[in-house]
Amino acid sequence: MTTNVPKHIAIVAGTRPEFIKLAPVIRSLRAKLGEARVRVYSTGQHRSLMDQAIHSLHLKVDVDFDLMTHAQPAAEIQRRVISALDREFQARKPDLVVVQGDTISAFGGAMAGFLNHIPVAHVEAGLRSHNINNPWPEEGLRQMIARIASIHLAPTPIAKENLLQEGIAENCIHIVGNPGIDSLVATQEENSGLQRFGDGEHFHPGSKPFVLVTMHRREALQGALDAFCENLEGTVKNHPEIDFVWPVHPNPKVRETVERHFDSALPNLHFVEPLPYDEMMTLLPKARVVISDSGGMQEEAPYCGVPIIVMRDVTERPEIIDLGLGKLAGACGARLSDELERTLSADVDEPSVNKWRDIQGRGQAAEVISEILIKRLAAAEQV
Ligand SMILES: CC(=O)N[C@H]1[C@@H](OP(=O)(O)OP(=O)(O)OC[C@H]2O[C@@H](n3ccc(=O)[nH]c3=O)[C@H](O)[C@@H]2O)O[C@H](CO)[C@@H](O)[C@@H]1O
Repeated sequence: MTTNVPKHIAIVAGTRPEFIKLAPVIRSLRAKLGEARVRVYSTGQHRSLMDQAIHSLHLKVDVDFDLMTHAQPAAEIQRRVISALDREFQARKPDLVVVQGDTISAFGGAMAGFLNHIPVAHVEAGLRSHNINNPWPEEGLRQMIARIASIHLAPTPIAKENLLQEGIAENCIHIVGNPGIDSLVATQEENSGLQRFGDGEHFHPGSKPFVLVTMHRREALQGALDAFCENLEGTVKNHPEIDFVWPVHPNPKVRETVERHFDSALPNLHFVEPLPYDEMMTLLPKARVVISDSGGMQEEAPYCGVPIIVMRDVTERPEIIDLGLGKLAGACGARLSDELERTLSADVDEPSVNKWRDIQGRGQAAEVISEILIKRLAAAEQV
């Protein structure tokens, strides 16, 4: 049956990395379908960082549920995300719901779609650490989204293989690359002239090489972040010839731990506020090494030819380890010092960087994804 209501897509996100990775998909869909047929919902799960990314990416959000509360328990925010989207989907009846990654917002969008009999497309499907508690809650949320999604947009062949192992039908899986890299490429083209980074206390890269640090994972807040700070302090003191710049995540527990450890200043360790995404993408390629527990940084740093020391015990991006572009140093940073020495003394292998660029889709992922979604919408139009 064909109706007169135009078929439309609902896109749900709520955190900085989701908007970074969905922005090029939203742009491509809006260019092809028109604004009215692509409705972007923000849950507001992580207010300040999300707003910063939306601003850097010049993105228009249609509905902002603004659900963030102070010290929100995961179960409570999950309940509120599902309820808000459920009401919206019942009223508007989108024909396809798109979510990205592994956040509470992504799972909430997928669940609300599923409960309203709306097909769900999952961007970044199939990333697995194979450890349900690490990253927590993300690994569990990704696996649960895979169970209820019907279009699985896997970034890499390994991600596809993970989905096949879990019994997802092959004809529902598409290898599409990483749209986060589309954002990186576009943002770097737009902002090549930036020279200083951060609000207030800013960092201005000088003649010294510098190491870029980010840390924020929830599971690290159980004690690993304390140990990491200890290990980082020793490493920073051993390398006066290198600057270390750390944009500190706004999570109060992260800030409290960092402030407690670094109560007296080290001349070559610079703390700055979280960097706007455009500044981050301009600073990143100038870094000598990245030290981070972030998922996105594991994709972006190697793409820019910058080696990364991953402050985790496991990663869902094994390709960067296999290619020699990343090293796992443990969440506590037990191997940080050794890995940094090794990384500083080696040249980055250009063929490996090029392989990673190919795997990530070289900035073309959003076009591939939007074509798949539009075909699915057209099929719904025939019903
Ligand atoms: C390990 C893991 O499970 N990570 C998941 C997590 O994100 P992830 O761990 O990537 O989340 P982060 O908060 O680290 O965000 C990373 C993004 O923020 C940018 N940045 C970082 C610091 C800063 O000061 N300024 C700035 O712009 C980075 O360049 C990157 O693009 O949710 C994402 C969204 O579903 C998923 O894709 C990731 O798989």
